[in-house]
Amino acid sequence: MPSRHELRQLIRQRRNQLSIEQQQQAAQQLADRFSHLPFLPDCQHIALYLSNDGELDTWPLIHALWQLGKQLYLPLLHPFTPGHLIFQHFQANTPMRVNRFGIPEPDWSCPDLRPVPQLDLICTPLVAFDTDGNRLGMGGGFYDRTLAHYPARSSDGQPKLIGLAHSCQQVDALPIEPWDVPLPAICTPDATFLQE
Ligand SMILES: Nc1nc2c(c(=O)[nH]1)N(C=O)[C@@H](CNc1ccc(C(=O)N[C@@H](CCC(=O)O)C(=O)O)cc1)CN2
Ligand SMILES: Nc1ncnc2c1ncn2[C@@H]1O[C@H](COP(=O)(O)OP(=O)(O)OP(=O)(O)O)[C@@H](O)[C@H]1O
Repeated sequence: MPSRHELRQLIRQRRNQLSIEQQQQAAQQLADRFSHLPFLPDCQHIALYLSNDGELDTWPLIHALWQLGKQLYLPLLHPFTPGHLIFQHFQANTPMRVNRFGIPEPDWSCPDLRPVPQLDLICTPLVAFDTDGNRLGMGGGFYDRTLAHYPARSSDGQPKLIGLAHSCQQVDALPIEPWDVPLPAICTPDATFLQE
């Protein structure tokens, strides 16, 4: 099995080779599929992220969810607890800044923060996934640290975490580490993978 480092390089390269047309089509298809998830009507407060490095463009999904009246949140690199994320309310007019990875994030505003337990659904970026719900990220451990102490499902068993990815980010199996937080759901433009 390739190492985590090798897999990251391979899959990041693969998704960066998608054409603009393939990227646009994938983003629209994902927005449509996601909008019809059976548990979406029960989710009002949803964390997303702004795409980077060939990740599936989340903008069509963001607009679709705003249309549905959902409250959206974006991750900020935690200002006091290195390696962790916090989530802040995101609207069309939210003031933004660029973080040290070059990814735009909302300007820190305490009253607009929402603690993880009060989010109904958190969409995570990922580099590679397998159909068992295992996730390999960019290597910062941000999502693994932030989500380590929270249940991945709500009390009625619905997923509270869902990974988003291009179909080409699927691999047969991933080398797993003890701290990796598995995903009860993964959505791609072509399929939704739900764990039992
Ligand atoms: N869109 C998006 N936002 C996200 C994440 C993500 O994976 N995707 N993250 C998920 O955790 C966090 C940021 N994690 C990241 C970790 C590494 C790199 C990155 O590009 N690393 C460069 C080297 C950067 C450097 O010079 O320090 C690289 O690997 O080439 C980007 C984001 C929070 N926000
Ligand atoms: N819950 C945790 N507590 C402490 N350290 C952690 C935790 N989760 C991950 N780490 C550390 O973070 C580093 C990166 O982890 P990993 O390679 O799994 O990141 P990733 O899942 O690819 O990144 P991300 O979650 O940011 O997308 C590892 O060195 C790991 O030890």
